[in-house]
Amino acid sequence: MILTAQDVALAGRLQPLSLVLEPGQVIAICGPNGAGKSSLLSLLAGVQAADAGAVALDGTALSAIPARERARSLGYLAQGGGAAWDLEVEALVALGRLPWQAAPLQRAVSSAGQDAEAVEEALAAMDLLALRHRPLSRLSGGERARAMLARVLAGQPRWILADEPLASLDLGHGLGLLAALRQAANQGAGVVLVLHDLALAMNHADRVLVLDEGRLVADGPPEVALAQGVIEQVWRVKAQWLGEVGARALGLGC
Ligand SMILES: Nc1ncnc2c1ncn2[C@@H]1O[C@H](COP(=O)(O)OP(=O)(O)OP(=O)(O)O)[C@@H](O)[C@H]1O
Repeated sequence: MILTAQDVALAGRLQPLSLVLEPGQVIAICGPNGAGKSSLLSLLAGVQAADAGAVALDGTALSAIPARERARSLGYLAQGGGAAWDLEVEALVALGRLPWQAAPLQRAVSSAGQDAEAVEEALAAMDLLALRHRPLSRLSGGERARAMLARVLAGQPRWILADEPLASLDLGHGLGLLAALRQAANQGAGVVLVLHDLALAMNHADRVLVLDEGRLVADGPPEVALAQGVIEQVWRVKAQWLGEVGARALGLGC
């Protein structure tokens, strides 16, 4: 499913921009604070309507896709997102299956077995099997973030759109998440992540979109979109890429 944005804009937040996003890739959105990254992600996820332009899935405007179908296609994790209720981890993650289950006047799209399997896989991917019966209020910040991510993964959406999903994860769980997202992309999903860590974007993304002051200023493979000149211009930091392709580190002030 191709995700497109045609001349989308948000007054005072995002200048008009157009994008064609192909599934099967991990796409990073990078940029300084206030650049418009979360605004763009929320437009792509359809949780916020654009002031101008439209977002479409395979040519159909998001606004024309029924809500449950849209929820099966687009999994969205808001920045620092939390749950309103103090559920147990497993119950929270199972909420990711809601769009697949029977609703008034609508038949289920998946079986109970498929739902259970998807929940199990998501719990395992986020290393939550031992915490499955723990209420959210008795988790650490990073564990809660992993539970919120597992809910999105359990929905097996065609697109995973996550705003700073690595922000509170330790090194091992962060790399575990990146591996799970790469696996989802290899299986045909599209992945869009807001990332502040440019080295993670350089090493793990197939394509990077760089926003600055509400404008798309670079779009391409990481070595192009995150070239040293772009980093200097956008982040106003002198930096140099060190190391081998795939394991690059950013040397600052060089
Ligand atoms: N609900 C809102 N209404 C109006 N302006 C907003 C709203 N939310 C954010 N903004 C403004 O829009 C601009 C872009 O915000 P956005 O949250 O998209 O940036 P961001 O790149 O995700 O930043 P950060 O890295 O700090 O999370 C900022 O100038 C911000 O102050």
